[in-house]
Order: sequence, then C-alpha cells, then structure tokens
Amino acid sequence: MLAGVLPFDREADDYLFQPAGLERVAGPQAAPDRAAFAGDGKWIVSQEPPAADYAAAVERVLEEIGRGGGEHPLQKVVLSRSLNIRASAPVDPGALLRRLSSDASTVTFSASLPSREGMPSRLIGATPELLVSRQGETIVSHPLAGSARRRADPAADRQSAEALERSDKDRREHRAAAEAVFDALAPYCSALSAPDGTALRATATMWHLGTRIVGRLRDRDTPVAELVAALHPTPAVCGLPRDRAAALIREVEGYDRDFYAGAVGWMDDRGDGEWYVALRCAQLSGSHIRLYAGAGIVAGSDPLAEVDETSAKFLAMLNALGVDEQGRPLGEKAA
Ligand SMILES: C=C(O[C@H]1C=CC=C(C(=O)O)[C@@H]1O)C(=O)O
Repeated sequence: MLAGVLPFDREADDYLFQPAGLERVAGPQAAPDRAAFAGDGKWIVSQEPPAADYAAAVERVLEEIGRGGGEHPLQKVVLSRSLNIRASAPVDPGALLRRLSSDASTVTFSASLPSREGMPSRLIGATPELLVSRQGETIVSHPLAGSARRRADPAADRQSAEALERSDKDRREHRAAAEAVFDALAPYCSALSAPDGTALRATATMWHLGTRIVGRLRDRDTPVAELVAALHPTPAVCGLPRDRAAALIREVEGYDRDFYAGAVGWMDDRGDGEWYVALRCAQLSGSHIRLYAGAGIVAGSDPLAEVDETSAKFLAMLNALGVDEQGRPLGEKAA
C-alpha cells in the first residue's frame, strides 16, 4: 500500500509513504476538550492575504471572467486565502485529529509532510469531498461545489440550505465541477451515472451542493492512480478551463498552496484506493499552523460573500483548535 498526499500543483513533488502496518479503528475516537490546545498565552493569527485584499482579488478574477471571448473563455476560478497562526504552545496532532473526527460527515486525515524549519510537519484536516475511489471495477467520485454557512438556529439553517439549492450562481458553480468530473471519468468507464442527481450535502459547519457519480471500469486494470491523475485538480479547487484558471490562481493568490487543494489518500497493489480532496485542512509544525480555504468564483459572485464563505470554511479547523479567526479562545469572545 502507498498512502500520502499529492500537492495542488501537478508539477510539484508528491509525498507518499509505505505504511509499516494497518490498523482499523472503529468510529470516532473520544475527543479531548479544547483546553488541550488553548494554553494560557495568546494565539497570533494573521490573515494572508488580509480579507480586503482577498475581496479585491475576487474582483480581479471577476473582471477576467467578464472579459469572455476566445474559444475557451474563463468560466470559473477557485480563489483561496490562508490564516497563519502561531499558537501559544505546540499543538498535538493526534489530539487535533480526534477533535476533527467528531464530524462524522467528513473524512479526517493526518499525513506527514516534508519537515519545515527543521520541524516535523503534517497536513491535518476533515474533508467532505471524495475525489475518486476504486474498489474492483466500481469507481465513485463525489464533487462538491456551491456552499452556504450552517446556522445554529434550525429554521435559519434550513433557510440557508434552501437558498443554496435555489441559487443560480451556486448551481452554475456546481455544474462546472460535476460535468468536468463526469467528462474526465467517462473514457475509463463502460457505465457512468449520477444516480441521485445533485443533492445537498451537510458537514457540521457547511452546506454544499454535491453530485455522487458512480461508474464501472471498462478495463479492470485501470488503477485508481490513473483516475486521480485524470481528475486532479478538478474545478472544485482550480477552475475552468483548468490551465487558464491555474495560471490566474498563481498570479493572484500570491502564495504556494503546497498540499492544500491537493489530494490525500491511499492505493494498494490491486489498484484499489480512495483519494479525497485535501480541503478544510491545516499544515501543522509545532505551534505553527497554516489554514487554507477557497471559494469558487463565477460570473455573479459577490466578493464580500466569498470572504464570508471562506471564513465559514475555516470553522471546521478553527472549532477543532478552539479559537476564532482573531485567535481568541472560543467561548471568550468580546461582546
Ligand atoms: C475550495 C474549497 O471548497 C471547495 C469544495 C466545496 C465547495 C466549494 C465552493 O463552494 O466554492 C469549493 O469548490 C475549500 O474548502 O477550501
């Protein structure tokens, strides 16, 4: 078996390893409480880029999309921003993983990365998005795109979900991702369908539009790695057309995504495996934590709404760490 992470940038190096052994663990582990991380000192959080600069970058992308023209006009670009955090004490990756695993609607992961500043480093997260799995001749992919923040009040939460289902902008954003996945998998399949159509998908903090795609391989010898290579990066993390979107992301974001929006998973010597999109995650080295969140930009996107969407997507990690976007311990917010 090989397991590990692939970076967002297809030209950069993968980071795969061969596990010494395998252990199946039933269900989520008992999660330590937040105090495990909070410590006494202050956490320092810097937004990179600042939210206002991210909104300006969204405007810039909207201008490029609005220009249209050409044989393959730019339709969608997924733009991310990051939070660079200095915790008051080193964060225990095992404890963080256990806290993340309390959201059973996501797949939690913790994978070793090349060391940073001489410190062991890990990519830790709780992703809701299956890039592709293969078990024998059956393959499954579940692209997500189009998002809304969950609300504590049940009626407001329902409204948030219903507005997402009705939103023309989100449906277009989703269609771009789902169709691209379908088209990339079709040549490998003798049968391919989306049996349930597009449906709402909930995590503890977000609503998403999702389409579960199921296929039968034409050739049983096609390994999952080949399907990952055909799909990654999908328009759920990059855009359409892919190369133009990737070039604009490089230019506008101003930092290297590294393994965020890459893929995390495993494959075995039969060619079976499961690969997830590396989302709702952080790169953790000691007390240094870098979080990432992105949002799909299409014609009609509103820059401030995209800032809010990325803030909502940070919550999966921030809640597990027990701090808010300003680094204040949760439950001790200023009024
Ligand atoms: C890029 C991210 O989410 C993707 C997955 C689901 C919904 C998305 C969206 O609505 O923009 C994104 O495409 C992220 O969480 O950083």
